[in-house]
Amino acid sequence: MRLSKRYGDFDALTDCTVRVHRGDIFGLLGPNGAGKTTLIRLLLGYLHPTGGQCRVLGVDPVADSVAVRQHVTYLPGDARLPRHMRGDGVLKFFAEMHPLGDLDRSREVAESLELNTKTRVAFMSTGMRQKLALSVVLGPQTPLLILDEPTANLDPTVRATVLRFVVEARDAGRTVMLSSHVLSEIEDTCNRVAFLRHGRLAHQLLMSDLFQRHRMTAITSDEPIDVPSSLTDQVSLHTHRTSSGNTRVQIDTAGDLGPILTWIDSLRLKNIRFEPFGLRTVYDAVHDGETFDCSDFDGNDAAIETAEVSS
Ligand SMILES: Nc1ncnc2c1ncn2[C@@H]1O[C@H](COP(=O)(O)OP(=O)(O)OP(=O)(O)O)[C@@H](O)[C@H]1O
Repeated sequence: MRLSKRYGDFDALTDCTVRVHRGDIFGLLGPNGAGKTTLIRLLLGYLHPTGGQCRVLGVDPVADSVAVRQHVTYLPGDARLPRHMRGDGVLKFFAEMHPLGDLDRSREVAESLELNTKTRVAFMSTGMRQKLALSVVLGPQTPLLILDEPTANLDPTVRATVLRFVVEARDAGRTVMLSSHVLSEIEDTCNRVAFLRHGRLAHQLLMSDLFQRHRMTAITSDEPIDVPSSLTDQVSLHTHRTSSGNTRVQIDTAGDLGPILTWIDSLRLKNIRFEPFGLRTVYDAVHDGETFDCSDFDGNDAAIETAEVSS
C-alpha cells in the first residue's frame, strides 16, 4: 500500500507513489479535485495518511511535523493573512516566526513584485495579497519550497518574476514542488512532472523526454502506411479516413528525429504540420483516461518520498 488519504468514505488519494529528487523543480498537475493539495498537506503533516507513509527531507511528517515545517516553506493555494496588519507588518511577523526567516529578503521579493507593503491587508486586491504571501514564503532559504498555484491571480509580468524566483531557488540548490494549472509555467520551469487523476498517480515524466517528442499531422491519398520495423519503438501511427476520401495521418515520435524524417520524406504526404508534443497533449490524454507509464526514476537523493508502510 502506498500513500492514501480517505475523507470519511471518499478516497481523495489512493496508493500514490511520488519521489522528488533534491534539486528538482517538480511539477504537480491534475484537474480540480485530483488530490494535489491533499498530497501536499500530507507531506507537511497537516493531514495524516489513512494508508502508507511519506518522508520529507528524511523526516516522517506524522512523527515530527514541526521538524518538517522548519525546513520547508509552503505557499497554500488559499493563503490567509491577518487582515488588520499592513504588508510590512505581515513580513516582519512571519520572518520572526520562521527559524530561517529573513525579513530583508522578504522585503526584496515584495519590491521585485512591485507590492506596496504600506497597505493594510484588508485593503489589498487579491493579486496584492498573493504577492504578499509570496514575499513571506520566498524569504526563508529553506531546502524545500512547496508552492500551491503560486501565480494564481497575478498578471503576466509578475508571473514571470515569480517563476524567476523559482528557478533561482533551484539554482541555489533548493528543491521546489510546484502545483499549477498553467501548463506553460510547468513546461518552462520543471524538470519532472507528475499527473494526478481521481486521487491516483496517472503519469510521471521527465521534461527532457517530452522535449524529444513531436507530433506530425498530414493528409495522404496513399494507403496503407507501414512503419518500418526499425522505427516501431519510436513512432506511433494513427490514421483516419476523411469524408473527402483522403486519409488523415497522425505520427507521434520519440527520440532522434533523423531516421524518422527520412521515412516521412519517403511518404507522399500533403499539408504536413510538425509540432512539439507539449505538456498540453499529455495532459489531455491523461485527463481522458489514457494509461501511461507511472514508473519511478533512478536516484537515491530523494527530498520527498512516499512509500509503503514498512513493517
Ligand atoms: N476535508 C475534506 N473532507 C472531505 N473531502 C475533502 C476534504 N478536502 C478535500 N476533499 C476532497 O478531496 C478531493 C481532492 O481535493 P484536493 O483539494 O486535494 O484537490 P486539488 O487537486 O488540490 O484540487 P484544485 O486543483 O481544485 O485545488 C476533492 O474531491 C475534495 O472535494
